[in-house]
Parts: sequence; structure tokens; C-alpha cells
Amino acid sequence: MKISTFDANEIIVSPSILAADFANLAQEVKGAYDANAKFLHLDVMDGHFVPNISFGPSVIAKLRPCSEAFFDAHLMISHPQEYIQSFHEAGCDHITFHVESDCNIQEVIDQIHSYGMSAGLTLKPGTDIDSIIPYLDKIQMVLIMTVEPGFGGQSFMHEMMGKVSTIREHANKVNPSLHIEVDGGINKETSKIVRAAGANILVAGTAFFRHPQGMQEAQKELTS
Ligand SMILES: O=C(CO)[C@@H](O)[C@H](O)COP(=O)(O)O
Ligand SMILES: [Fe+2]
Repeated sequence: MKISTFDANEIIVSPSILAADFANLAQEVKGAYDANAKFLHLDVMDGHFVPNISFGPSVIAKLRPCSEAFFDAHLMISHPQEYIQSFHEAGCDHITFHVESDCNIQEVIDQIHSYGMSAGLTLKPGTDIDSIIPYLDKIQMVLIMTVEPGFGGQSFMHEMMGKVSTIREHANKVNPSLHIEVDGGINKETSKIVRAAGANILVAGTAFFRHPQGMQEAQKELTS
């Protein structure tokens, strides 16, 4: 699937499987799509770029037949350039990587595009958005981290909203179809704040997979 299928004004929920029940991953992923979440957020961690290890392409490949969702990979790895082909073969539709990773940013963007996937750039809360501005017309998504990458279940950092509105202002001039995703601590309340700031793709792990009333209710709360 192509990201151009989705409009940058459309509010999209991207459930992060980091908060799903890993012993029942196939059911969780099917449930998320049945609940009308059009994306699936895949947090890949290498234990080096961030102090946690999650999963890699082999798990993603097993999940691919379980869902028709847009597979939205978030690579928290030091050397993304070495794994782009593997994530493409696993069935990812999109890859977001960090500006802080050890690579040539433009070369990795080109590599992702060469496999027909869309490309996104993201940054840690302490990194200045000047590192992303020069690439806004070359990518399809900016992901603003609203927690320190590495773990689910953390509290939303309100002070990141300035980054969202600044990116939206710049994008209106150079790339109006740019999607802005936010990730970390997104729930019923914070979803309203990020949407007001200009984000349209909402990653939700805990608030989606661990919602006491289930995923359908989570989807409703995050989009209403
Ligand atoms: O990238 C990350 C964490 O590094 C996220 O995608 C989290 O998995 C989001 O989890 P919640 O904050 O929604 O529980
Ligand atoms: Fe993420």
C-alpha cells in the first residue's frame, strides 16, 4: 500500500504492537485492523540506539498476512542502511528512521524510495528540528517523538507541540501532503492536543491495546 492513499488531513491511528500481547500477536494485529485502525506501528529496537530490544523483520514478515493495514515501521536502530531491504521484504509499506542514527540521511531516504516504500524522519525529544527541515520536501512523513524512544507506557511531553506546529507551517510551504505523526503517551486527552497542533497520524500503544473497553472503544476515543 502507498502512503499517497491517505490524505494529510485525515486522522489516522497507528497502533503500536509494543503494547500488544506478544503471545497472541496475530490476534492482536487482526483485532487492530478490525477496529478500523488503518496503520500498524512497528517499533524496531536494536539494544544499541535505544536501551531496549524489540523485534525485527522476521516477526514483521509473519504478521504481514494477518492484516491489510499500512505497515508503518519506526526504526530505533543505529545502522538503518543495513536493513532497508529486509524490512521491505518483510512487508513494510513505510520506514521512519532517526536523524541521530549513524548513516547518510539522504542516502537512506533514497534507499527506502528505491524499494517503493515511503520514507519518514524522526528525532529524539532533545534534538532540534533544524536537523529535519532540509529534508521536508524529500520525505512523506515526519514523526515527532513525544517521549524518549525505547519504551511504551511513558508520559506525553507537551513541550514537543511547538515542533509539530513548526513542521506543519514549513510543510504548508514546501510539501503540503506531508504526514505528521506523533508517538508516545497518546491517549483520549492528548490526541486532541496533538491534532490541534497539526499532527494527523497518532501512534498509540498502551491506550490502544490495553484499553479496558477494547480496541474498538480506543479507536473511537482517539479519533473523536
Ligand atoms: O516508539 C515508541 C517508543 O520508543 C512508541 O511507538 C511506543 O511504543 C508508544 O507507546 P505508548 O506511549 O503509546 O504506550
Ligand atoms: Fe514508535
